[in-house]
Amino acid sequence: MVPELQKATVRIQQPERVMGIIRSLREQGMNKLQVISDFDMTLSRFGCNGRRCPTSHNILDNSRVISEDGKKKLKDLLHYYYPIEIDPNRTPAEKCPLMVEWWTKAHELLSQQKIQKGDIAQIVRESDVMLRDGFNELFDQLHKYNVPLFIFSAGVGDILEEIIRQANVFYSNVNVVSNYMDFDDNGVLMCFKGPLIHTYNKNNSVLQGTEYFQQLSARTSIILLGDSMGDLTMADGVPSVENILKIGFLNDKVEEQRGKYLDAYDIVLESDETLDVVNGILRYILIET
Ligand SMILES: Nc1ccn([C@@H]2O[C@H](COP(=O)(O)O)[C@@H](O)[C@H]2O)c(=O)n1
Ligand SMILES: [Mg+2]
Repeated sequence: MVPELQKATVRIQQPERVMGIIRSLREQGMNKLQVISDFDMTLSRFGCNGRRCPTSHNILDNSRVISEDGKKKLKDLLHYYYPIEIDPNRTPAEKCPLMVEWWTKAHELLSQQKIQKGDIAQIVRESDVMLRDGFNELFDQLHKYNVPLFIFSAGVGDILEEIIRQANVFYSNVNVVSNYMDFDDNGVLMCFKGPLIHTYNKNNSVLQGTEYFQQLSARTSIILLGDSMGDLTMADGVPSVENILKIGFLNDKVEEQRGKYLDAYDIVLESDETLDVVNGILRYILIET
């Protein structure tokens, strides 16, 4: 059915159930389908040749427009809060206030750096960010078959949009909800626009007023792509979901997190830097119908 599911990186707790969902997605066809995806470490790569790739926040944090003192403070925040973000022994409810703290402090620091809107494209160009292998096929196929791609990210919207633009795949079927920068009349960053999106509030609470899901209420088949336990709620605002396939990229602390990921995601991709499995499933659903 989908040869890519035989890859060594693929883990599935309930194969029969998963095959049933994939068959239903195919039966329902492309007119019922939408893809809801996280961005950082899901559409973008986690690592390359043993080195970590940057998140949309890290792209700014590491860039030449941030002072040395600012860089150190942002790195200290990352080292303190990231282990909390991925700690399998704490609940999302416990993590929420700490994530708000992290994002708020980081956004305050970034807002003190007089970042110019006009520098964003060059900052992205100079960064080490990479989209996952196979991104072209994913974006091209969804565009070709008019399947909406909703990117729901707790990263920095201005940065991730620029990444997609520079990759030449920011098509009309792509919609983004994320944290956007607020610039003054001279194009200097003042603050971030609300509501704040962090890893564990990617749900209805921040989607109210975006109208996106209401427009897509007829798209009752969903493929959800994420890399954190917080991404599992990204489709909660869709009014009448009939079939949902949750695919999770398990990038970090694989042994410790495996059990929770297998319980929560239908398909878990362990240390897989490609979109092969997603593309294989889409090929089966879209092209052969
Ligand atoms: N100051 C920060 C805050 C968060 N991150 C990372 O960003 C990712 C969130 O973006 P998604 O597209 O994945 O929703 C998440 O992996 C955080 O670790 C950061 O790097 N710096
Ligand atoms: Mg992510």
